[in-house]
Amino acid sequence: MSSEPTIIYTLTDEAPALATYAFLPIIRTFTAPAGVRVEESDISLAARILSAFPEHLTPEQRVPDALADLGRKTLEPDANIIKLPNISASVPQLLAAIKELQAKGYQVPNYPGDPKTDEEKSIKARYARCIGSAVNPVLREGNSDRRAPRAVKEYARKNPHAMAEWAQASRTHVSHMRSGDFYHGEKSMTLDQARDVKMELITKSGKTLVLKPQVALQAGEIIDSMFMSRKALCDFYEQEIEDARKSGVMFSLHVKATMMKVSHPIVFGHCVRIFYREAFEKHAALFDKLGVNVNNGMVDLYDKIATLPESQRDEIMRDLHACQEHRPELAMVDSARGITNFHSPSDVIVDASMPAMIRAGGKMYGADGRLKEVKAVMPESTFARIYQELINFCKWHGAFDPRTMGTVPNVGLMAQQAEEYGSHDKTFEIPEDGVANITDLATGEVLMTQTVEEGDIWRMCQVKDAAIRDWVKLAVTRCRNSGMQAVFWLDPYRAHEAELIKKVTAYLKEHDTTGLTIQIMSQVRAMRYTLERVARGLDTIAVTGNILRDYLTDLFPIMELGTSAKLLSIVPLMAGGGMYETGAGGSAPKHVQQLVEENHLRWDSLGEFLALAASLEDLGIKTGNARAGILARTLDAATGALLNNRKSPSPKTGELDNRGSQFYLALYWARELAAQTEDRALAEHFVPLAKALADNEQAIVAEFAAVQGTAADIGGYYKPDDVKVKAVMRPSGTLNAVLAAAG
Ligand SMILES: NC(=O)C1=CN([C@@H]2O[C@H](COP(=O)(O)OP(=O)(O)OC[C@H]3O[C@@H](n4cnc5c(N)ncnc54)[C@H](OP(=O)(O)O)[C@@H]3O)[C@@H](O)[C@H]2O)C=CC1
Ligand SMILES: O=C(O)CCC(=O)C(=O)O
Ligand SMILES: [Mg+2]
Repeated sequence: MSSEPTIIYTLTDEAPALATYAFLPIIRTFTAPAGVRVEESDISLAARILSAFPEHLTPEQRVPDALADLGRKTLEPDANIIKLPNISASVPQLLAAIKELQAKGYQVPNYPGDPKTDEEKSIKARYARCIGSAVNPVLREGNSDRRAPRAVKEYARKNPHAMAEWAQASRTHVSHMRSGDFYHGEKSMTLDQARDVKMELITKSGKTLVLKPQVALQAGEIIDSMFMSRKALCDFYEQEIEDARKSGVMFSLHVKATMMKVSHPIVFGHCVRIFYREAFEKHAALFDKLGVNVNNGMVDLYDKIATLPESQRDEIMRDLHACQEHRPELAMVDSARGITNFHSPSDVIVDASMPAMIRAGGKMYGADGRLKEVKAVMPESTFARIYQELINFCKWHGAFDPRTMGTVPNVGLMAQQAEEYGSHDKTFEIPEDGVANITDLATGEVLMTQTVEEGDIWRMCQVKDAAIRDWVKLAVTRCRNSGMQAVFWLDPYRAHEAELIKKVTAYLKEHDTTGLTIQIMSQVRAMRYTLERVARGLDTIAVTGNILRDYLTDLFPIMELGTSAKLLSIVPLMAGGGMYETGAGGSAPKHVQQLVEENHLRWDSLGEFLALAASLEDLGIKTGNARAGILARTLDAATGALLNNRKSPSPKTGELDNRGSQFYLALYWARELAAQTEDRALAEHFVPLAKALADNEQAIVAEFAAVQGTAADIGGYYKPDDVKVKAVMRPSGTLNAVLAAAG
């Protein structure tokens, strides 16, 4: 790797990956005069799959394990990474990606859903590392600092997005389990010393099944043992489905099958099977034979029955429809295409889906395309309760007003695979009734025990002491730098958080907190307290664990700014480097659909602009490169101009889109650089570029407008064709020539 100051820019998936094709040439044009290199790192789903199966590929097709390399980089003090959102793949997405790669001549193996041989088991294990939240836990070697920059918040205040009204009589509500979920019966402890432990099940019949042979734990680490009872979960679903039917509200299920990639697909699957109970009972043997697994959504069932004779298929479809007759209406993901909430577990992801529902006045779309009140089912009570508290508040207070509401930044615990991020290889569906133990390998001491039944989901989470210490420090720093109050959202009645509270209380004493207001409150109280302040225009930092980091950094920005894509999202890496994420949103699959059908990309790259400025600022400070600092300051000013001149992308085809918006960013950035007086040579360098961009504004914008309205061919979805995407994302010959001349 070069010793020049270097920014690593990730290549990911879907809309952000498309936007990158247009943005990288702009970035390089601007950073070259400062001697800043921009390296690419392809961590897309397709690249991760290819890197997992080198022996199935020709030498030319092989790709390095960029994610592992990048993971190592995060542990080096000079790491400076710009991380765009990537697909955390569900199984249906993985299957589609495999199919596309195979069709393109990459002989990666088929996904063995139900592996029998050792080889199949090994293939499945390798694919398991590609699915779900496979990237973020590896790269997030620091805690999370997400906030709305002042200019963005001010813009939202002056240009408020639409918020639907909340009726006090709304019947929309959240339903969660009252017992038998992970919250109830959770056990937690802080390690007195470093220990190696195993996770084992002692069955009622006397067998010992070692589920995880070894987990190395550090002194001071917090570990938890918790389980979700299948019986309690299924009873809960029965009751809630029936309750929705009786009360006439739609039924919707909100899980996060990507981040909780082992537990939540199972939780999802039970709901689907119960909803369609009679059909699943009647066709049990056939579904078994076909290997139907609705943990992967109804799409799995539709795919598997597609090969059956038509009459048999019709019978199944009729039986499924018959179930719907006595079930509540299902919330839709895409009413026009008949895609329900049960289609695929990655279609409804709680962090984005609940705020969208709340912003819509507590409504989701029904099959007839109308917005209706809904029962939002989130089985785990641990965090579901915050949404009910929010709904209560909205019903009483009415919708929030983006013109006046306060802001809620977040400091989130996630470093070193904290909490749920580290649980993937420690989550198990219990095969037989018994006792689930976490046992010290050296002494045989049972550290924690749970009595479980077949089908229960048992898991262990960990949080390292150093990660907690760093999180507390980050919270105090943010509190001091922003002048805002901070609240740790921690529930003393939850075993894990009771342990965290002890550490937080101790580590807060390590800092000078004079004049700061830092409180600890259980989640529901913290939500109420924060909302009371939000409504009065007051700002409050939410200091939370990993799940609430995820949930709240979509929730508040969506209400405050209309989208979480406009957040500044920084991960100060514990080893000294920095990772700059681009907003808190995902990879916006719907945007790709619009691009392919109408050649309009509504993706807003504001998150990339904010991240790049933060990355350059950090690079400037750490390498003493003054020009990087100037680039950062001028970029921030350009971003402000972009907002004020309303040059963000429009969702409507025919209007300015991502590409046009990036052009304006380049224009404003070049102007700012040409006008600054700190570095005259740098200013002179940018004068001709600023002039060329300004002189050609009309021609460039017209070239961007001309391509819209007809289909665009990008030659693939998970692995689009490089040349084709370049052509689609860089359609302005004039802009391309101006950038080339400046380089
Ligand atoms: N950091 C990461 O790597 C993350 C990855 N993901 C992954 O992203 C995928 C999609 O997740 P999903 O839950 O649908 O959430 P998304 O955030 O991708 O999409 C929800 C909606 O948010 C809006 N949105 C998000 N980003 C932007 C942007 N930059 N510009 C304009 N609008 C934006 C879009 O609204 P509209 O349609 O109205 O334009 C979009 O449809 C999944 O594969 C998920 O795993 C999710 C979160 C974080
Ligand atoms: O890691 C993931 O799968 C998604 C993370 C996410 O949604 C977030 O960081 O906000
Ligand atoms: Mg999120």
